[in-house]
Parts: sequence; structure tokens; C-alpha cells
Amino acid sequence: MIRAYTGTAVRRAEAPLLAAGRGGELMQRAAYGLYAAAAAGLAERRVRIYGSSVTVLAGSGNNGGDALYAAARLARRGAATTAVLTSAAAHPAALADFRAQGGKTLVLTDSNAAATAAAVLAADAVLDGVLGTGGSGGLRGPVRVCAEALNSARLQGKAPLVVACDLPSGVDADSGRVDGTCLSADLTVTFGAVKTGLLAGPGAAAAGTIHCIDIGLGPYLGTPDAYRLQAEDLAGLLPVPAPSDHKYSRGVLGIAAGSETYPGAALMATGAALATGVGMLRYLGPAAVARLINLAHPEAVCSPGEVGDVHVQAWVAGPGAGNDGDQLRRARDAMASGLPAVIDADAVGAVAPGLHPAVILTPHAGELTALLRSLGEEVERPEIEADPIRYARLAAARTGATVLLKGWATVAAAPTGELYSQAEATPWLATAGSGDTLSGILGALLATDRTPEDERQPGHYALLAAAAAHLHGRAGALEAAGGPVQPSLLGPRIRSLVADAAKRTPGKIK
Ligand SMILES: NC(=O)C1=CN([C@@H]2O[C@H](COP(=O)(O)OP(=O)(O)OC[C@H]3O[C@@H](n4cnc5c(N)ncnc54)[C@H](O)[C@@H]3O)[C@@H](O)[C@H]2O)[C@@H](O)CC1
Ligand SMILES: [K+]
Repeated sequence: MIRAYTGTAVRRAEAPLLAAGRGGELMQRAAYGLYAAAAAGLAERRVRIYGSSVTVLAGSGNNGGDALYAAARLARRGAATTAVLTSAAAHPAALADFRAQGGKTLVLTDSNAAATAAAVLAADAVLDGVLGTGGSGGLRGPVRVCAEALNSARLQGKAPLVVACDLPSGVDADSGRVDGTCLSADLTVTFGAVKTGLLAGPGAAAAGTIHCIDIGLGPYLGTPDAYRLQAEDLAGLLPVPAPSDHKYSRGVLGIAAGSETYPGAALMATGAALATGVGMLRYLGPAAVARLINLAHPEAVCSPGEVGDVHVQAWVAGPGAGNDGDQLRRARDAMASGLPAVIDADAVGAVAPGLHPAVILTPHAGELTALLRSLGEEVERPEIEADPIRYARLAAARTGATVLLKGWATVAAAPTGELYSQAEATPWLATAGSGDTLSGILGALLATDRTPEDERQPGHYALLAAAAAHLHGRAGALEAAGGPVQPSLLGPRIRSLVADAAKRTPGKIK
């Protein structure tokens, strides 16, 4: 599990150590971690440090100090290093060390920005030490010219290795917002704790691979602001039957999805739920869709009944409902049933405040915009995309439900504020049908969840939503293998990931 903290919280945690005069030690630990990660990144690109060229973009603060010290270590191993100082001031001791190791410096100005950007592009590696947790707003002035040149070279696959020091400069450490321009990285080496801003929104997209360097802040950090599940966290969260189980005790999932217009959504939600593993699946919906489901998934039990007619442990409602009034009514009934329920797609439009955390709304940014506007919040879709954490939390607080906001990084917010962000998915999964499979997976996790009330963590349903997003993202990435992916074909991938997690679940049958 990755535990993330806001930049503000990390600075607060550093304060007692700085007051005790240990700032220099912290910086050396940070700089060593940055150096080692940059060296590994170069090795991965088959570039020897000796004879390589490394450019540091160094701002006026401690972030620049870290990067200069790290570059000095690379210089000691034979790299040709240049520091581009983005401000007339730079960390004095770090700059002196850098120069002592033979590093060259130049001060970036408006008039040399274009030529400097061209030179930076020719380096083997760039250490981004412009702004860290002390930054506010996007990159401005001549450094923005360099950042834009690097960002567009990256899109063409021609950029040097960019290693962000603590966070990509221009990213807000607390939220992941980027107001204007940031410098996208291949690798972000972050210090003390992962910052929330690296896990969601544009900050997550800019961060690349995240390495966290322990600089001894652990005892001072307190409660995390956000979490990210990793593969090993799935053991214990996914449904593993015990020898004494039967189909009803394992958990029955009800699905009211699809319509005559969109039957595929019902097929995909049903298929994904069955692949995740339930004791029984009951489908409610139009007879024509039920027939298709019975052909594709004969194990599903289909009926045209109502939510109140069937006994289930959780519901999935909304995928592919379109404007089918019967399905939308079932979605409202599922929300009111008191049972855990995944409310997706068209049914998100039927949401009103007063829900409970076991209701999980799964909007994308467009659907969340409509939901928040229906609750009187004046918000546009780009604002939600710029700051998904803020708006997922807001929607959860306003509705009382858990909110799973789908996107490049998928964010799950509990109404009590707990937050998870998962980024396993490949962009190839941004395709029709992805949401339907995700809701099927999540429905199965809800129906089979047997965590005793007193063992649930705060934000339990956000945790389950994150587990579903993780499983969905990994299944999609495996199936895509770097190319297009059809959500309807994820079943075998989901099954094998659940089996892997089951093997790691203690005390369960293998
Ligand atoms: N405080 C500590 O104990 C440690 C801090 N460390 C590093 O120190 C960083 C924080 O250092 P600082 O507090 O010096 O802050 P930064 O280095 O992030 O920023 C410094 C200065 O940049 C200027 N600035 C802010 N926004 C700007 C913008 N948009 N454009 C141009 N200039 C802008 C401000 O004048 C600010 O003082 C961390 O991110 C981390 O890299 C590490 O060395 C580990 C230890
Ligand atoms: K930085």
C-alpha cells in the first residue's frame, strides 16, 4: 500500500528535524536517492554514466539543492554536468559542491531560453530541481520554454531521461493540479513520503514511475491523506470461498444493467462479475437482453422482476440502462435498498443526496459534472479533470455515497474523506465497455465482502472500489499488452488475477 501525504503535511513533518539542525542530513539522503535513481534510469537506457551528459534545472530553493548535490555525485562518476539556474539565486552549498566537481553553470534568461532548451534536449538526462513542495503555480518565464520543449520531445519519444526531484516542477503537491505548465518526467524521486499530488490528476500523469526515498520522516507524518493499493494488498480483499461455503453464502449479486438499446453493457458487467467470482448472479432486465445473457453466461439467473423480489447481497445498476425507465427505476430501488450497490452510467443521473457509503457511484468526469451541477455546484468538466481528488471528495460528501471517479488515475473517495487512487490501467482501456466491466468486478467484490463490521477500515467501500479499479486496470493492461483491448475479453485475465490473490490469502483453500 502506498501511503501519500500532502506537500503541506510533509513540510510539517520535516519541521522538527529542521529545527533540530538536521536539514543538511535530510538533503544528503534525498540527493543520494535522486542520484541512485537517475543512475539506474540511465543504466536502463544503456547509457554509461562516465561520458554521459546530464543537465540540472535548478531553482532557488532546496529542491534545486537536492538536484545539484545529486548531479555533483554523477559528475564524480564522470558525467559531464551543466546546471541551468532558473533564478539568480541557487542553494549556495549545493552549487559550490556541484562546481567543485567540475559542473558548469549558466543562468537562464528570456534571451537565452530557446538556445538553452535546444541544448537541454541533447542531454542524456535532465534532473528537474526547479520547484518542489515550496512551489506554487505552474512554471513561468524562460524555464517554461525549456519544459515545453522537453514535453513535446517526449511526445515524439525523443526526450532525454527526465528525473523529477521530489515532484515534477509545476505540479501542486497537495492536489496534483497543474496550473499552466509542468515538466513531465519519466521518473519521480520523492522524499520522505509520496505526495498526494503524484497520485491523481495531471500530477499523476506527469510523474512517471514513482520512487520514494526514506529520509526518516516516518514518526512525524501522521495519518495519510491518500492511499494506492498494490498487488499484494489484494490478498484478503478478493472473494475466496471457504470449504464450508455454498452458493448463497459466497454472495449473490444482482445486476440490473443493459437495455434493448445497449444489451452489450449487461453482457460485459455480467461477464466481469462472474469472472471475479460470485456464488450466484441474478440478472434483472428486458427479456431480449436476458436471452443474450443466458447464451453468453448460462450460469446467470435471469428474470424480469423487481429489486424487491430477489434476495441478493449487493447490486449493480445503471450500465447501459440508457433511457429504459424500468432499469432506471431498478437503479433507484437498488440505491434505496440499504444494500451495497454500484450505481453506474445513466443511473448516476438519478442520484440524490442522503445515500450511504455502501452505495458506490462510478461516474467519469462528464457524469460527475452533471451530478455536481444537479446538486447546485457550478463546475465544468475541465475543472474536475484538473482536480479529480477535490471533486470526488466533494461529490462523496454531498451525496453521502462513495464515489469512484474514473479517469487516467481512478480515484475512490469515501464520504468521510478517505481516498484511494489507482493508476494501473492502460490508456487503451479508455474504450466503450470498460466502465461496464469495472462495475461488474466491483459488484462481485461487494456481494462477496464478508469483512466483519468491527474490522472494517474507515472508508471501507472506497477501499473495495480501489481494489476493483486495481483489478480492472491490471486485467486491461495485461490483455492489451501495449495495444488495443476489448473489455468483453477481460474475463480470463480477471480470473487469473483473482486466483493469484487467492493463493496469497492466508487460511483459504487454494
Ligand atoms: N525541508 C527539508 O527538510 C527538505 C527539503 N527537501 C527539498 O526541498 C524542497 C522544498 O524546498 P523549498 O522550501 O526551498 O521550496 P522549493 O525548492 O520548492 O521552491 C523554492 C522557491 O521557488 C519560488 N517559487 C515558488 N513557486 C514558483 C513558481 N511557480 N515559479 C518560480 N518560482 C517559484 C519561491 O520563491 C520558493 O521560495 C522539497 O520539495 C525537497 O525537494 C529535501 O532536501 C529533503 C529535506
Ligand atoms: K522538481
